[in-house]
Amino acid sequence: MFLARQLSSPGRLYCVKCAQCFSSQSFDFKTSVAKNEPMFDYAPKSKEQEALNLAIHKYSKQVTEIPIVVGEEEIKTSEVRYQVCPFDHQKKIAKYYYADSDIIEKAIYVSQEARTAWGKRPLAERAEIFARAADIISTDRRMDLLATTMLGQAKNVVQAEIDTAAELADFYRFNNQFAKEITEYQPICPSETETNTMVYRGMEGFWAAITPFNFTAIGGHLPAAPALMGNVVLWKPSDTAMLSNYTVFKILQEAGLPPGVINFLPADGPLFGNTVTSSSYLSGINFTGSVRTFKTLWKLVAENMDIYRTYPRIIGECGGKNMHFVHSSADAESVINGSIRSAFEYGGQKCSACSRMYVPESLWPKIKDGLIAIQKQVKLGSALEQDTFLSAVIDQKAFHRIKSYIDHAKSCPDETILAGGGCDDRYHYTKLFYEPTIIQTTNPLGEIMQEEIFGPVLTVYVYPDNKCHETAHLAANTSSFGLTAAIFVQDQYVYIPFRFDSRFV
Ligand SMILES: NC(=O)c1ccc[n+]([C@@H]2O[C@H](COP(=O)([O-])OP(=O)(O)OC[C@H]3O[C@@H](n4cnc5c(N)ncnc54)[C@H](O)[C@@H]3O)[C@@H](O)[C@H]2O)c1
Ligand SMILES: N[C@@H](CCC=O)C(=O)O
Repeated sequence: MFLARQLSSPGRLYCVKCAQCFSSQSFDFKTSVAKNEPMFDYAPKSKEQEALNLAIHKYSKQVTEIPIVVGEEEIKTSEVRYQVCPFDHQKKIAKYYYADSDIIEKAIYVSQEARTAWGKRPLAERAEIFARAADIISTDRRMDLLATTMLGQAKNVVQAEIDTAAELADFYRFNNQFAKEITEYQPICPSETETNTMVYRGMEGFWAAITPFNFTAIGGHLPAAPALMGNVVLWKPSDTAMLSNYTVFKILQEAGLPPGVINFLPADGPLFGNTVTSSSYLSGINFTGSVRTFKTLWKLVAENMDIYRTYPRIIGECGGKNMHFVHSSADAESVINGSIRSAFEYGGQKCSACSRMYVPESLWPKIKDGLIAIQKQVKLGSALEQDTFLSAVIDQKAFHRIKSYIDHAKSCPDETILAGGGCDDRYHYTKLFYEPTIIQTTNPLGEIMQEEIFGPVLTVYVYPDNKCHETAHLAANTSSFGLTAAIFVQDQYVYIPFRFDSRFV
């Protein structure tokens, strides 16, 4: 048996060759307590950086072939697609195949064949598979996940570590813990001759997991959560996260997930959506992505309501228009650092990225100078370089969407570009970089303050200090996106009323 030091948990030993062995030594569903995965620094010449370099080298030198996986069958079709590296579009990193509607229907059938046996397995046994997957993620496949996410989704090392190692391992471990907690409760028995038991079981049918490009961890999580609870799943990964998502799928297989429980189905989005929502076996959709796609799926389910054997559950995490609301008592330095990180890390391609800011006049000169000074220092470049802060945006569609907002700002009298605004598409779309851009607006209700841009663009509205309450009301009612917000204030007893108008309630 080959023993190696577990990189992520100094001092602990595990067996890197035999995941089962590690798992049976350390995982006990009843007693195990989930802990956050520790993260590495990736300092130059560190052990982890050297391991990562090897993995990046491996995936840069090959075009990984990715089949459709339905049960035990690996399928290739004539609908060939390639995933390219966003900061070097000439570099193909993966070749994959689109499933057609016949293959998707076959996957529904195969999933139903796997359903009963999977659903009958005790929760502790299912959980053990995901615990093992978490251990593989945090140990011997960690660098594969980082490398494929850096190359395929243009995340720098810090962002890739947060996403693929920490968040994904945490999802699997904490899902197990929450599954244990919700199933612990048992109904009371009024007499000794009666036994009341509550059993959670998978739904009759299949779940469709439809996942976004921007988090490998979300790709791995959305099919896994229903599967843990005894369901079978058809997973449609995003085209621009194909390689990292397939790496996650392979890890689930290595961890012992039986064939047919999660089926891996690269496909055209609308074709997949239309096919799964037309199946009478649809029992749920676990979706993360844009509002537009989620609304399309919800409407399709509503239109098909009469065909289903059950009422499909629909879960959707969608877009955001995160705001930073700054009170005059705020610490300017925290505002500057927090806003730069939130707006520009991963090029603002997070649902939680700050994209609008409300700043009181008294603090604006200091905050403005600070934001511009840091904007000048952050490096835009290849995701593989150690000091890169943000890299290319994901694809041409995203590039043009971001460009349309910046072009509008350039011609709109209300909007002034304070920093950035430039882009680099000179090489016929071989790279699509957008500079981190800071815009000041005098129109707090302009489109740029309302719509999700999903790129490195931060717009600031400066308000008179004595209009804090009015501005809070305005901020709460500007956009239909309500995902996240941060309020910067030092006096915790200050009252700032963020009241919603009925328009958005
Ligand atoms: N709230 C959250 O937790 C969260 C997390 C990550 C991303 N997001 C959001 O996701 C979006 C970015 O991700 P994206 O660009 O991949 O989103 P997207 O909506 O374009 O795509 C998401 C997935 O849906 C698929 N799809 C597209 N059209 C479809 C259709 N008609 N039927 C079925 N599937 C279809 C895509 O191929 C992809 O797999 C942003 O809006 C972001 O805010 C939200
Ligand atoms: N975990 C993510 C949320 C995913 C949104 O894209 C974050 O870091 O904010």
